Amino acid sequence: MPSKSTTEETLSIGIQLRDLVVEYAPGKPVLQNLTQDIFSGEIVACVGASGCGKSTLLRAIAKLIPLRSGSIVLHPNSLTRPPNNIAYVFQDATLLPWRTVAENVKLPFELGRAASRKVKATSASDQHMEIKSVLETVGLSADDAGKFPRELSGGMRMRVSLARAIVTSPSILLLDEPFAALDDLLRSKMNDLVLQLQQSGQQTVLFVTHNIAEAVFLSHRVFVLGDGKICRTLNNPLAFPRSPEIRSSLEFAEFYGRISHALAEVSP
Ligand SMILES: Nc1ncnc2c1ncn2[C@@H]1O[C@H](COP(=O)(O)OP(=O)(O)OP(=O)(O)O)[C@@H](O)[C@H]1O
Repeated sequence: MPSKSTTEETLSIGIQLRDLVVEYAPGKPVLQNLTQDIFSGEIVACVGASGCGKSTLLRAIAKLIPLRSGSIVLHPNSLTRPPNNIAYVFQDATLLPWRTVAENVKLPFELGRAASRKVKATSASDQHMEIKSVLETVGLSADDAGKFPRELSGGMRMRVSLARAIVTSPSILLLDEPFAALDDLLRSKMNDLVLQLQQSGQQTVLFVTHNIAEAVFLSHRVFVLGDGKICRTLNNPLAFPRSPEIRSSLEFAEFYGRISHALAEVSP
């Protein structure tokens, strides 16, 4: 589980989902009475058949679509964290083509997310330092900061997208298959990066993936979606910190098999 010394009773909740119903067309719910707690600092992988509602769940948490009924409460038992401190990374990098890398990463400050929990970057020069530091974190150079998206590779664009998401130190990070278009090597580098970020920032991370190995490597728990609900929650037995070598361990293969089995059971 997320923190080193806590037991389940003392874990605080990062995202509280209660009886969620979401529908795009009246009477045809995509999510049906979905109830779940996600703990602060937890990394949860969300898997399920195509079209089962994984992205819809993330969009609902990010308030990009309305709920038909039910409730979503962030940090319900915390007095200190801002309630709307969420970042969302889409499958495509979604960068603004007319802005440089640094200007893209600056966007959350301009949109007012600078009030988030850890960012003290109020002045322009502080923001500049935050942007420089976050670009370094995702492995981009000072030279890259002045480039336009068209001058970057696909992997570099995803790094910028991730940098933009984390620049204001969100307490909740939603990742919707962000690495699906990357080759295996880059994907595994990005996975390492997400782990590093989460371990240093203790964000609550909910990510959608079709890649079972990614779910095993990154998660504390795996949610298997089907029928508009979370049909199975699987606790990941792999200890943290995780090194790339863990991918060839027996434990890894066993958990991979359990997820595959659960997916086969709930998929139509
Ligand atoms: N904007 C929309 N308008 C109408 N229907 C939608 C919309 N977005 C998604 N849907 C429908 O809602 C259902 C769930 O879609 P969603 O994108 O959440 O699935 P998913 O599990 O993320 O799929 P995938 O793994 O293929 O990305 C699908 O039947 C889809 O067609």
